[in-house]
Amino acid sequence: MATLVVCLMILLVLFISLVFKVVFDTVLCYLLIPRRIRKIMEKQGVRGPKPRGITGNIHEMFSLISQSTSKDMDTIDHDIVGRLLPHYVKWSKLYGKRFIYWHGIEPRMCLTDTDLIKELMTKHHLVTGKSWLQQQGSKHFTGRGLLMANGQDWYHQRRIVAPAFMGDKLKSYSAHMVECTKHMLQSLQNAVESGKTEFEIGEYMSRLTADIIARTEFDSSYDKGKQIFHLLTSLQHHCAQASRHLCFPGSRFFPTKYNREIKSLKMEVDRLLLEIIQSRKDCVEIGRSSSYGSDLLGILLNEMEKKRADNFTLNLQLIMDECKTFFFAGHETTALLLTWTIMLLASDPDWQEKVRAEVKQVCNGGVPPADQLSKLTLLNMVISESLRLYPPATVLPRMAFKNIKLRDLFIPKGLSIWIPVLAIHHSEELWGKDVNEFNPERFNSKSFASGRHFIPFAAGSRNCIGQSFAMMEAKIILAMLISRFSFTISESYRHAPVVVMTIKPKYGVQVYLKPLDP
Ligand code: HEM
Repeated sequence: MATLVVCLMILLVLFISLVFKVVFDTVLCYLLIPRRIRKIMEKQGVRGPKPRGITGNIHEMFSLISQSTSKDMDTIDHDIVGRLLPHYVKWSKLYGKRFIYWHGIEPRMCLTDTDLIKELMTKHHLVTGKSWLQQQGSKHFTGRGLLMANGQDWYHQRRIVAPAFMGDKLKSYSAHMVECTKHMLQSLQNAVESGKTEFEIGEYMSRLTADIIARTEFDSSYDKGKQIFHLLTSLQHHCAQASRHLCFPGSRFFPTKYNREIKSLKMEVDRLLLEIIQSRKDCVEIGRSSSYGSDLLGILLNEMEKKRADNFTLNLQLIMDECKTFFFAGHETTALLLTWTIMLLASDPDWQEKVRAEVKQVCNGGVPPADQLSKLTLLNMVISESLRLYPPATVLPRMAFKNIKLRDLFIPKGLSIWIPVLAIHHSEELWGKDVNEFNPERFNSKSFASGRHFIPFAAGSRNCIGQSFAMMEAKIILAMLISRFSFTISESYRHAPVVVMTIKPKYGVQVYLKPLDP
């Protein structure tokens, strides 16, 4: 009897301590830390809209965005900051260039000062990173893969995968890129021969870049990976929706329709990925292959076998998270870059012709060799201008995990810094009066500041690991497309950019394609 009472007492004490800890952590997270950060920032003159309860400024932000994107744009106008970041426009007018707003209980400071941004991204990459809210938002999507990793975990993961994106390894992908593009061009040609004239080119680009990433990084084809891509796309949309409610404590455990669907989609994606991984391991085990291979998946599997001195280990879940990260990051962004570039060239016959002439001269009617791509300077300028006007990633988030000082500005631990890439790329002050015009010529002079005014791939050590891969891919695809077809924008194209994690054309990009004489 006495033992039972003692056990009950211990359980009671444990229960009370647990409740106390939960209450203490909640008060700390929801009240004390935000209040402290607000005071510190106010003292430095950084203010912003008044937050409302635990949702902060989320409602106002989403209502402004849904208003501004409720209609299509009247013409193909590239002045899209007011449409896609209306909250940024409103709050920066009211509170100045540096302002603070609340994404639920997470304080986010908008920073547009390009010198400070450069300092932040180049000097503080190990003490800044992705916030808890962001990590939770993509927990079931890209998990703890490179995109969402922080600190030492990020450092080790980045070191492991970096060789897949460098030097000769990178060049070796060009043959796959050319092969996949030929396949896509043939299917366009077949469709034209069967009488089709109008194409939603975004679909073709999305399929093509998915095929390329599947072949180059995972040695599988799009057809094999098709199911994974479809499931990942649904997962992305569901996670983007669900992350709006993350500010409510425990919301991710609520048995809502979204949460249930997210869990089942995630399980299905993981099951399919596990099949790919298992078949690669089986090949080695039964002796059909002597190694796991040198593509990204091979690199990851080899690493899992190693015992490392630094205690960092890759497990199966992390490999699957990495696969999802690269499937997602490696195809959607590049597909969007290509789609927007085709839209811009289809609306500007002069530039289209100039690029075609350059491609003809450099590639001599054949396919572009990897070592000649740097000679496609006009094409490079067009791609840069497209990335300036429609950067797939509209904002770059960085949370401070330690107090940091950026020149005159003190950033307390726990404050997230939001860099509005789209607004910086469309700043008249930085780019001049023609900022909203498609003018690739501006990239002819070296006066623009790469890594400061132009940051489509971020900057510093935590920049896009696939930048060279994406640029090589974009040049090969555009060079091959432009030498086979001329394209004009269709009357059915409705200009309506929207942001769902990345900038997308709401209804796709419809173009008329006309085959050119060989
Ligand atoms: C036009 C194409 C692309 C654009 C505009 C782009 C843009 C970006 C940006 C802005 C970041 C930084 C995100 C952040 O820190 O919040 C990033 C990171 C990343 N990108 Fe890309 N990307 C592109 C293509 C690719 C490709 C082709 C791959 C892979 C094959 C890739 C893989 C990644 C990965 C893994 C990260 C995380 C890097 C890290 O945190 O260390 N990206 N990308």
